[in-house]
Amino acid sequence: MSSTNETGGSLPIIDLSLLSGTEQQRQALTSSLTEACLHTGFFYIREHGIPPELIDQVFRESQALFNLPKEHKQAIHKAHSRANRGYESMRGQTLETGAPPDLKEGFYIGEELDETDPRVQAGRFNQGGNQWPETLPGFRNTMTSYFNAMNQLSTRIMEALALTLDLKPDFFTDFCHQPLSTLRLLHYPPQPAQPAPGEKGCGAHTDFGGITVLLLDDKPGLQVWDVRCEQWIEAKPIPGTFVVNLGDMIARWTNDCYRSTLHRVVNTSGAERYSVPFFFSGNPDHTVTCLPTCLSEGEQPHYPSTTVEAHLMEMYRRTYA
Ligand SMILES: O=C(O)CCC(=O)C(=O)O
Ligand SMILES: [Fe+2]
Repeated sequence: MSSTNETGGSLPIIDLSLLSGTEQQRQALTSSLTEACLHTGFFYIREHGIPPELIDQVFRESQALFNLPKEHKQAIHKAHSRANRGYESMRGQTLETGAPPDLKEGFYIGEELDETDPRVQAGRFNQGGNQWPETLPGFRNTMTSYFNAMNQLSTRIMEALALTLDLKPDFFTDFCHQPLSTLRLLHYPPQPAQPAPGEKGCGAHTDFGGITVLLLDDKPGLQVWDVRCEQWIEAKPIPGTFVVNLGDMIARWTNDCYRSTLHRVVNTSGAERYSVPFFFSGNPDHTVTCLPTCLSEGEQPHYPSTTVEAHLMEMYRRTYA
C-alpha cells in the first residue's frame, strides 16, 4: 500500500483511491487530508481516475484556443455572455488590489443550459449557454467531457472532506446535486525580464467557492501562502496529480477551521504556461450554515447562514465592484 504521507514540497500528496479502500486506508486518507485542510487548505491528489489522454487533449485544445487570431477570441468574449462564459482578454482581471492587471488570458466554460431551462429563464447567477470557438471542431466535446469528469471527481473529494469533518460520507450529496461549476482555461506568457513592480501572472487571491481542482502543465509558477511559516511556498507541478484547494465557502462552512489560503502565480519559467482550474461550488440553492462539528461549546458561528448562490454573488460583487 502506498503511504499517504508523501509530500510535494511542503504540500501533501493524497492517494484518492484510498477512499474506496479498507477502513484502515480510509482512516489514513482522513488523517492526512484533515492535516492539509487545517494547515494550508492546499494538497495534491493522485490516483484520481481521470484518463491522461483526456488531460493531454484539454491542454491541446486550450493552446489551440489561445493561438487563435485576436478577432476570433474577441468574437466570443465573455462580455457577450449573460452567464460569464467565454474569452477573458490578456490583463482583463486584477486579482490583487494595487498590483498591475494579471499577465494572463482566460476562457470560461460552465454547464451548457439552453434558453428553455428554468434556471436560465429565472435569470439565475452564472447559468446559461457557452460560447464555443467555431473553428476548433474538437474543443466543445473535449471540454464537455472534462467538465463532467471534474464534477464527478469533485463529488468524491467532497465525500473525503465529509470524513475529515466527522460527518457521514453522504453529508454533501445534496450539495453536489446540479452543481454550479466553472472550468477556466488559463494562459500565462513568461514574466517580462524587467517586470513592473508587483507584476504577476495572477495576483494574490483566495478562491470564492467550494473546492478548486487545478490542472497544471509542467511549468512552475504557483505559490501558496503558508500561514504557519509566514512565507510563500512553491506548488510545483507533479505529473499525474491535481492541486486541490479549499475556497472561501468551505472556510465559512467550517467556521474558519479549514483554510481558504492566499495563492498567486508568477511565471518565471521563461516559457508559456497553461493551467486549468475547475471551480466546484455545489448546488446554488444549498444552505451553507456553520457545521455542527466545527463549533466548540460556547463558540458562536463567525458568519450568518447563506446559500451557495448568495455567497458567490456577494464574492463577485466585492471583487468586481
Ligand atoms: O494558474 C494557476 O496555477 C492558479 C490559478 C488560480 O489560482 C485561479 O484561477 O484561481
Ligand atoms: Fe485561485
